[in-house]
Amino acid sequence: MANVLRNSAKFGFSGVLSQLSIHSRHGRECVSPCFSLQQRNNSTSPKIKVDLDNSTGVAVLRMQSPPVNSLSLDFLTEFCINLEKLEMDKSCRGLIITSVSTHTHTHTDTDTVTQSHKTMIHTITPPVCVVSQTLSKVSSTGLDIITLPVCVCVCVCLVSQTLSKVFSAGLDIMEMYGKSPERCGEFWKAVQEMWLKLYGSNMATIAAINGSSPAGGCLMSIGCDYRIMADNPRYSIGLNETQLGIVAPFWFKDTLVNTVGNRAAELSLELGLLYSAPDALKIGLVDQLVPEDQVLSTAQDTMSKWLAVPDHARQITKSMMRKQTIDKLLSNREADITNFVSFITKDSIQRSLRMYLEMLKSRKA
Ligand SMILES: CC/C=C\C/C=C\C/C=C\CCC/C=C/C(=O)SCCNC(=O)CCNC(=O)[C@H](O)C(C)(C)COP(=O)(O)OP(=O)(O)OC[C@H]1O[C@@H](n2cnc3c(N)ncnc32)[C@H](O)[C@@H]1OP(=O)(O)O
Repeated sequence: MANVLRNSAKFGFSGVLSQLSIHSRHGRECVSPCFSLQQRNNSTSPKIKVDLDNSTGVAVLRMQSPPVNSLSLDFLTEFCINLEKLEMDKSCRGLIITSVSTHTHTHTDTDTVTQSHKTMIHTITPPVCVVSQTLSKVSSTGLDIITLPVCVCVCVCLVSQTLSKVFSAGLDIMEMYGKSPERCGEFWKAVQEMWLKLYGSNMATIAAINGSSPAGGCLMSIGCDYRIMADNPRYSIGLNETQLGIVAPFWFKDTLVNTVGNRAAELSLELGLLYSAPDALKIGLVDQLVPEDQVLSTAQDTMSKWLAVPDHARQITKSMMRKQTIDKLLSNREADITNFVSFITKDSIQRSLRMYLEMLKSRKA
């Protein structure tokens, strides 16, 4: 243990995990070589926006993947890359995770259309630049050369998409439904990676839960050090997997037990309970409720208290609290993937997922 603590002081929490598990892809070794320490961490990518305030050392990671911030393979990959970049950045000490309630997506498109379609395109978007030209084209027979008037249209359009009031709807069910075993395995590895990176982060982490947070969304929240939830009767949070006919794996369960204790976790998991914000506060699933418009500012105020504690002391303590739980998955990763794949691809489980998806759609209708 003394060794672990010495290493922790030297390498930080993630570093210790890397040291302990050389074969694991978790930790600094798996950083893509294209991310250097010099790289700035203010990035906007399609599904996630990160803003690092260099004066406070606090980054805000906003999930912006409509309609419900579900955790697809792409989303998880992007999430992990962002987390790794922040972890590597010495100036970043704290991370707040939240959801944007609305976002405007700037979309640049280049299209080639025949003259007859030109009017239609113009009515859809205001093109920034329209270049008309003549294009020589081989006909379908391959014998005749025909010339078509074409319009090369470079359009910049603003597409506004609204996220419903969710923090995250959890794992993307479409990643688990009708997919090949290989793809399911790849997906599950990304889910593991997200949790390992977040639960083992050296940064102080706060979930600013400004919407519903079922299943994987709840896992992401309890992977943080502290949770602040909007006091809105429409929002709920919990590990509701059994309601879908699926089972939360041991490391979801362990994280919940570490958060709310054994008895509350037992009730919560077996019944697949989704808690209202006040009930979540009562069992300790979240730490604080605030009016919706104060979720982020409260997270920022709270973060300054966490950052008032010397980093090394906080990190070593966090490591002591979480290491055993993390090591359990690290030493069983492959078996956990195999287990997930064989479970999720069963006909009976696929049927349950289909029924759940239908229920989601019918609820809407
Ligand atoms: C022996 C075995 C031992 C061990 C087990 C081994 C391995 C483990 C095996 C499995 C573990 C899996 C763990 C799974 C974790 C998960 O996270 S599963 C996902 C659970 N999520 C949910 O249940 C949430 C479902 N969604 C909702 O309740 C609501 O959508 C919402 C409250 C989040 C938001 O409500 P609304 O604002 O009303 O939005 P809509 O319901 O209309 O949704 C809009 C749109 O989005 C689609 N959608 C919603 N959630 C998801 C999702 N999670 N994934 C994919 N798609 C989702 C919804 O269908 C709508 O689609 P359209 O109708 O617009 O096409």
